[in-house]
Amino acid sequence: MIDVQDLSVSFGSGASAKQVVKGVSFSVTKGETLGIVGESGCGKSTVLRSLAGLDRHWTGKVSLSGTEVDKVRTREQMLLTQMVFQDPYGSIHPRHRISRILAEPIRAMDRGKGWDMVAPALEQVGLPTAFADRFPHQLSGGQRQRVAIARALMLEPEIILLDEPTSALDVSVQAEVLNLLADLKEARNLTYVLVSHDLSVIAHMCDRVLVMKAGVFVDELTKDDLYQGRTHHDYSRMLFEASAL
Ligand SMILES: Nc1ncnc2c1ncn2[C@@H]1O[C@H](COP(=O)(O)OP(=O)(O)OP(=O)(O)O)[C@@H](O)[C@H]1O
Repeated sequence: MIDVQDLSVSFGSGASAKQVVKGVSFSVTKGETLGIVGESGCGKSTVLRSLAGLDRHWTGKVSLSGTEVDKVRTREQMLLTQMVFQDPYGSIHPRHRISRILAEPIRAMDRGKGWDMVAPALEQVGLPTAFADRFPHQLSGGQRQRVAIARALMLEPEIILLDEPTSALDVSVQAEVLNLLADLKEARNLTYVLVSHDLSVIAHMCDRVLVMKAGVFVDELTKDDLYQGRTHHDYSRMLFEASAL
């Protein structure tokens, strides 16, 4: 579903140029959840943003669903991926009603008005349909993230890119949102790439994990490795010991 070869991302130019991602290659099969972990600033979000088409500073080869994509995506290619961000309050419009927030992607793609899809979209993320008339500030953080997930699903993407989707939420609702994501993946045969600094989130969700350090992947761990606490690199061992998984 995703194939990335020699992806590099640099910001700035000339003497101030900074290479943030340094020639990484990886692939993700359909239905898989790939995790990316690593310390703050190592380049995890930059990899996701390049996959999402939000960042155009990259070089290399990116293929999504068997098609090589360019920095500027065609309409069909844009429909393949959606991103869910850490902060649901920042990623949904604060002064629009939930109905408009959910219908917007449909309208933006000229796929009709989208209003009739609002109620089923709320239901599939476990929210009451009456929430359609509310504003984001009238929802809890967990409910807002459910709306952000519902909006990401409106155009039926095959790939969801999750950037720290639960780290802004109360611990008590984190598991609920993760379970919702797992259920939606199962029901819709989605493919996930999940960025998190929280190894318990990664262990719960991912089939495979790439450990990133300073713009490169230094380790790759299977679900079994995660459960057995098995690592192949000192840096991943350090991460795991620090998180006391
Ligand atoms: N648009 C940009 N312009 C300049 N530098 C950027 C830009 N986006 C990211 N960076 C820099 O690239 C580096 C990697 O950022 P990135 O957000 O990918 O890290 P991260 O691993 O996701 O960290 P975090 O977990 O803190 O979000 C950081 O040093 C950041 O300051």
